[in-house]
Amino acid sequence: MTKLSVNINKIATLRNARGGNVPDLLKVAKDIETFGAQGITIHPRPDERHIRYQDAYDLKSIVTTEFNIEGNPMDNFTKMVLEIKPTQVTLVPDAVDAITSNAGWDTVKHKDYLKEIISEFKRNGIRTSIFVNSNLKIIEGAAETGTDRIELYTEEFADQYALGNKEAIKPYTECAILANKLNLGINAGHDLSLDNIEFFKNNIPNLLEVSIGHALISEALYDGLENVIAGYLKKLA
Ligand SMILES: CC(=O)[C@@H](O)[C@H](O)COP(=O)(O)O
Ligand SMILES: NCC(=O)COP(=O)(O)O
Repeated sequence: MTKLSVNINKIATLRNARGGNVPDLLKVAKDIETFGAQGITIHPRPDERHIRYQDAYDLKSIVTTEFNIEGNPMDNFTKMVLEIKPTQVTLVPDAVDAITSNAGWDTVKHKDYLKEIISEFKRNGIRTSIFVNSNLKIIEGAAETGTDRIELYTEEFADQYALGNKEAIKPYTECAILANKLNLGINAGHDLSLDNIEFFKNNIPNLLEVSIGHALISEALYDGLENVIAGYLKKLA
């Protein structure tokens, strides 16, 4: 079984549009868990345009499943994660003004930096994952950082799959095989959806967790959160 962690950034985007508390992010997180999702993911960004740092603290006492916080480990992010101690931190090398995540780590170039920050999180009992492109050298580099897991950056797969190019899964499968050999746990995310998730899961040996936000919340506009989450759980079983 692959766990579903729902990224609730878009709920915060909607709430922030009016400056009040509708929709109530904490209630939505609780409901998502009630509907069966096995985790909640947030990706606070430096400008707090969707998830605010305070949301991360408030969610700490609400989330009873896996709590995954994603972001670039700049000083204030690292401080927050060390105070909250979520189940997992996912390190993403985003530029401060990135619209969304658009690249994984260069684990070869940044190996020493990643090693240091990863050991700090692990010393504090937080599982680590690093966001990576599907490249074998990058997976080898990831193993040398000491991270518990990698998160495969799936935008390229999702784009190609939508165009009918199923061959696009190949580099991801090869990376997953190598990651398994190197004892790295495998997560995945970015632009995964009800359309592509089953094919992706079926081609990735030992896929532990997917974090899905943009498509899932968009699909829920038509079918409702409860039905959409049930749909993902069926495909990930
Ligand atoms: C790492 C990743 O792929 C997601 O966390 C994605 O970056 C979501 O962030 P936004 O909701 O800001 O697009
Ligand atoms: N780590 C990926 C994530 O949390 C959600 O990405 P997306 O589904 O919003 O593209």
